[in-house]
Amino acid sequence: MRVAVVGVGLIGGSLALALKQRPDVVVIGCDSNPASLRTALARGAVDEVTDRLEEAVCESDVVFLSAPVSELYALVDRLAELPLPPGAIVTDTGSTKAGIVRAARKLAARGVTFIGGHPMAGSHKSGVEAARADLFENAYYVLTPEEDTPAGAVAALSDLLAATRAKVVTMDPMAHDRVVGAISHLPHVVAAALVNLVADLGAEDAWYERLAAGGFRDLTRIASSNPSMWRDIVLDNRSVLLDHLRRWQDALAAVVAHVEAGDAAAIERFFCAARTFRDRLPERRPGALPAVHELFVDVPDRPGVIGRVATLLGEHGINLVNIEVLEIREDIFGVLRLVFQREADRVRARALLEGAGYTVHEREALAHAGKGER
Ligand SMILES: NC(=O)c1ccc[n+]([C@@H]2O[C@H](COP(=O)([O-])OP(=O)(O)OC[C@H]3O[C@@H](n4cnc5c(N)ncnc54)[C@H](O)[C@@H]3O)[C@@H](O)[C@H]2O)c1
Ligand SMILES: O=C(O)C(=O)C[C@]1(C(=O)O)C=C[C@@H](O)C=C1
Repeated sequence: MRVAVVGVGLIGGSLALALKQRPDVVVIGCDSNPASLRTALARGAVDEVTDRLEEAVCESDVVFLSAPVSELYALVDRLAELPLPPGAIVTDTGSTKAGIVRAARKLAARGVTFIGGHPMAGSHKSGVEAARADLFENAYYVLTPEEDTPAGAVAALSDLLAATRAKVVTMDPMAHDRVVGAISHLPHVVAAALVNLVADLGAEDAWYERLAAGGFRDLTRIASSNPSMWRDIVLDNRSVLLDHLRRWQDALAAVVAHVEAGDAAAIERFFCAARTFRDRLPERRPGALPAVHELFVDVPDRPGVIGRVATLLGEHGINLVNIEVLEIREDIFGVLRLVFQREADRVRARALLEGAGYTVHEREALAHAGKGER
């Protein structure tokens, strides 16, 4: 299989390194910057390089567009004029999805399937020098097919992306932009605004900079991201981001009101709500630890239920690495967290438990766990 990666920077380079682990894939790197291509070759991320788009894509089965968001539109326009192999799949890695998915509809007329893509992992660093084969491991990789996108193409792209060991999921492009606008685009704006505020305060007093410690650094790492990349993202997701920014202003105004009123209970509730949500976020450690293969099972508050679940799995040869009862809330009954050694065990356990009448959840749906009928 021939795969072209157009834009061999942090994301394109990381994809290329992951795909190169498959012996049946030849990766062609294409970049407007010759230095990126030299580094990509030297790092073994690509097999062949070219700075000519037509040369990179004309014989490629799959094309990844991993250039900055503002470049993607022109690249799609150029692809619409080029003779790609019939059945070729074009995807992108841009941080915004609705606009590019709309713009790429023109590719369908050429017999080419476009599937929007966005790996939900990255870094404040740029360039192929910072690329890593395990950058996307355990992260979500969002694909945004449209209603008429052939399911076979989505399956083929998901199969190829298995090399990244990311969790491939599909979403509607506009829903993607709304969610990612809140969890990625808004935080980048907020981090940069906070850093700029502290820089202003510190303009005439070096102590601001000297004392900036853990809290400030934790919150503002992403303010070191590439400014032109974030300019493009903000402009491409402008209307969603404006909605989120207005909500943000309201949220800050509420804090200001609590602080002005000296409302201790409201201030504590504010921190408490944030901690509860933050502590629930799943951890993701690329490369450092194997993925956690876990399931959550609603269990009625009756004696012996933990034993019955463990026995059922044991009788079918499924080993548990860990089992624990989660305290979720007082008003709901118990939830068991089961941890398996292998993904295959987890999948079998899920089918088995559901077959036996248990309600089973993924971590993402944990908020709804334990609310079934007693
Ligand atoms: N950095 C992140 O954390 C992150 C995460 C997920 C997705 N993304 C998205 O992925 C894309 C790439 O981001 P990145 O961080 O890898 O950026 P990067 O700056 O590291 O890499 C971009 C590469 O594209 C090349 N390029 C620019 N215009 C080009 C063109 N017209 N044709 C060919 N090559 C071109 C550049 O020379 C560079 O090598 C962006 O759309 C970004 O929004 C970034
Ligand atoms: O870890 C970081 O530095 C990132 O900013 C990564 C991050 C994010 O906001 O989570 C940034 C942009 C992408 O589109 C996806 C991931």
